[in-house]
Amino acid sequence: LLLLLIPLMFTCQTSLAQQPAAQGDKVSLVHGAHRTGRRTDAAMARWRAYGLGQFIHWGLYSIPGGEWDGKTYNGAAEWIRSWDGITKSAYDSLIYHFNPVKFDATAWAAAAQQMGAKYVTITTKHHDGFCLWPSKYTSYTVASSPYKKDLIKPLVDAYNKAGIDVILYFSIMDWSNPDWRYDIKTKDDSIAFERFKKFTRNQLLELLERYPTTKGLWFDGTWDNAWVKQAAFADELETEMRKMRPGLIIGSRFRADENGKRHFDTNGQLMGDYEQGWERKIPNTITEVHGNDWDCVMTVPENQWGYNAAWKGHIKTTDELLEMLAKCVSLDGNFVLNFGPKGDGSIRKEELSLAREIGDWMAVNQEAIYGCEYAGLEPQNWGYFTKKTGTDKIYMLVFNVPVSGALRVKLPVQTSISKAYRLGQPAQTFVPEEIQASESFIHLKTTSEKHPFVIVLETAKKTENPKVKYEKAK
Ligand SMILES: C[C@@H]1O/C(=N\OC(=O)Nc2ccccc2)[C@@H](O)[C@H](O)[C@@H]1O
Repeated sequence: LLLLLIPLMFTCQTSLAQQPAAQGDKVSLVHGAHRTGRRTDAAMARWRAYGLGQFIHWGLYSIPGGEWDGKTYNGAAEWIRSWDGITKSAYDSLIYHFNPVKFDATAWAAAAQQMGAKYVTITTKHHDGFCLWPSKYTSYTVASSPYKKDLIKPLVDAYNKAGIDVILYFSIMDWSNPDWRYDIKTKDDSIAFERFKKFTRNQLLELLERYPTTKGLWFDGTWDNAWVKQAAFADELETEMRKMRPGLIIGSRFRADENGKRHFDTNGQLMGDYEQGWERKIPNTITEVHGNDWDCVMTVPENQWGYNAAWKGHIKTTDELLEMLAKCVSLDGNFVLNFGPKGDGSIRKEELSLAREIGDWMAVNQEAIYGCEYAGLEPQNWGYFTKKTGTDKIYMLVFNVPVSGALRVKLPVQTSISKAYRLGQPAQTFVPEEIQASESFIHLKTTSEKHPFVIVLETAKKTENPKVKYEKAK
């Protein structure tokens, strides 16, 4: 019987590692999470309030756009160098053709501002190792390309000028660096990887020095064994970077604990300031979020981050993307939509029109997104609730109008709706029909809405019926 149980034990252990460990069975860790619960400082509160962000994947891979020698690469376009349909030297020679003459940081920032993005995460270096800034530590940078000039500084300046914060994406995995390893098997591997660790630290401190207004680092390419084995180094480096930039925001994808656990340490505690596991997926319930901050990074096609000429498969519509945004904010997360500019520095028309349509919706409804959080109400089929942080103001983001036109709302006991109106059209008010204690219907005037809309509920605690005080008989 014991032999039968052994595989179960391991299976059970693996699944538990992804969840916060049950109380009591905590192990002592040196390089696990250094904080439980959310950060409470102003820099993190600012990040938490963003709601909507823009991701930009841009680099040498943007030139081929998922195609090479007339063949189509079926993987993600930014991974084309890993394809056996392309020789590595041919890919690496793309550096001599990188000349984004149509790059216009101000125009990119204006499009992001109109969309309503409050932050942008930009690839400074993806897995191929090509640096969009003139790094001192490698020649595989924009400085060696026909374009020559730093691309990150104009982007940081233009986005900041547009009131948009900047977070720098950095891939630890670097295919261009001969010292990088998938794993460390030999003494030579170990010697090489020590050089690679020094190179990585140098580049990260260089980025923090060159771009002092940036708010965080979005790490990627950290899943391979060689890096997973660097718990102490990565932990110390994270501490050093945080000292260099107080308030710096680093997610859960940067480092592993000394047992190789990533995102959540051996005790199930989140490492880093927010969870970075929600890539192209969104939690369905608040329990999946474990009380952490998190972001969902999302592609418009199924799984294409860098520019992909084919633009094939399911391309998400504006309303689909707005619903993802609403769902993320309703569950205490940020939604970060990816754009893949072309190798010439232009942004494809499909992405620009999505940005504009999202922006048109945000212009009317941004109050239900920015500075909002999980409302703590029972989810309803018609859409999502958000709540303005620090207030009792509830927003109903309606995506699925029921044929009855009746939107059910269950409020906490002793809470009543003092006002209900259409966001952007305060004259369009609703008189809730209370069907039982703390449960009401908001009856729509029409069920023919064709796009998502928001209803504002101003709520108040029901005052206790004041005990009637009887005057003593005179
Ligand atoms: C944002 C994306 O991030 C990546 N990879 O992400 C992950 O590995 N995601 C992941 C893996 C396991 C669990 C959860 C997320 C990259 O390879 C890809 O090119 C893109 O830059």
